[in-house]
Amino acid sequence: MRIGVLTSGGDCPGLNAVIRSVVHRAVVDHGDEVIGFRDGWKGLLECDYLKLDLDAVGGILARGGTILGSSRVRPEHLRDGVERARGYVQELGLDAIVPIGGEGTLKAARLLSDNGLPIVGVPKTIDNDIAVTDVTFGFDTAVGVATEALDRLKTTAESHQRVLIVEVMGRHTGWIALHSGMAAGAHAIVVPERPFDIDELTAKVGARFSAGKRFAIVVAAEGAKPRAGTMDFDEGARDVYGHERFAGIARQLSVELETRLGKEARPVILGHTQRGGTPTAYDRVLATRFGWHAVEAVHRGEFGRMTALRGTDIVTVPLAEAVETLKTVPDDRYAEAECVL
Ligand SMILES: Nc1ncnc2c1ncn2[C@@H]1O[C@H](COP(=O)(O)OP(=O)(O)OP(=O)(O)O)[C@@H](O)[C@H]1O
Ligand SMILES: O=P(O)(O)OC[C@H]1O[C@](O)(CO)[C@@H](O)[C@@H]1O
Ligand SMILES: [Mg+2]
Repeated sequence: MRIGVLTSGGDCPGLNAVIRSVVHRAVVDHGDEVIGFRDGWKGLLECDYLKLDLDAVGGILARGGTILGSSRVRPEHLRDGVERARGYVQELGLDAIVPIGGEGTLKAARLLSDNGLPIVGVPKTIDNDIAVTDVTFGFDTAVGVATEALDRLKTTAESHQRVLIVEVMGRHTGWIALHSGMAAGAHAIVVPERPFDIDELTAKVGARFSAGKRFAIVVAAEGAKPRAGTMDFDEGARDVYGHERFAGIARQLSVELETRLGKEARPVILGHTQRGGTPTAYDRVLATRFGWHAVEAVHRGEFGRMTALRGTDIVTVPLAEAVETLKTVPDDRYAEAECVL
């Protein structure tokens, strides 16, 4: 068989582990040929690819990023390119395409699949917000990076009697904020799923100082927002791909909390450090298993599906289900964290 792989959307620790695993399973065990499209869907639409053999994937398991490159392409450009993509798939003699990406990539995968292209998707995202898989690779690494940063920030915040508002990734969901905040013992966590009440947040942080504590750490997911009408808030704008360009929750909260509490409050934005660098062992293993199972799904002709973790098993689920809803932080999970803030 001939299989084309691509990585699309924001990069994520573990992408290289999937690529490596696909090549090993396909080339060594099945005698397949594998090619990699450069820079996501752009590579497919421009027929820009390289051959992936064992040499090409040597030494990449622990490397962050993606050896194939990634990009964002306007969805309408992709919709207009379906026939072109089909032409290249035929020209290259591809039996399957394995796109590795987040919800946007999986929507594009579904579109191509609905148009008859043979697709087996692999979910990735540090945000862990893909509904049909228990976990996505990249999340464990991102939570580890954020937790280490929070541990470090606690000591400097205490020395300077500051409130530090630490902004972590998570446009639509607060999984990284919840887990890193729990792991590091933060004092407040705000997530997109639960618009916060600024009076309650101020009271919570203020109570710490009243109790004699000399610092506070607030973890804020980048997509968190105040309850409507409770605080002046700049929501930002949208970029050309339709993604929200946030105006900075940490910056805005630091101004508000400093004014209300009379304590020095500073924003810290962890940004892309959460996404860069080497994946944890957990993410390497999950990514490797996804790659292996994607190749098996291709050989079984299970197209229009993607790999998913269910308990300890890897299964495949329809792409249509995968893109229906996002996995948000449920109230009971937030309550478990709130109890120890
Ligand atoms: N609704 C859609 N229909 C068709 N194609 C889409 C759609 N949404 C996204 N895409 C395509 O998939 C690409 C990747 O989507 P996006 O930029 O949202 O990244 P992602 O895969 O969701 O990863 P991330 O988690 O980083 O957002 C887009 O650049 C676009 O080409
Ligand atoms: O800066 P970029 O590459 O546009 O992507 C940022 C977004 O991608 C993610 O890392 C993954 O979805 C989000 O957490 C973040 O908001
Ligand atoms: Mg996306």
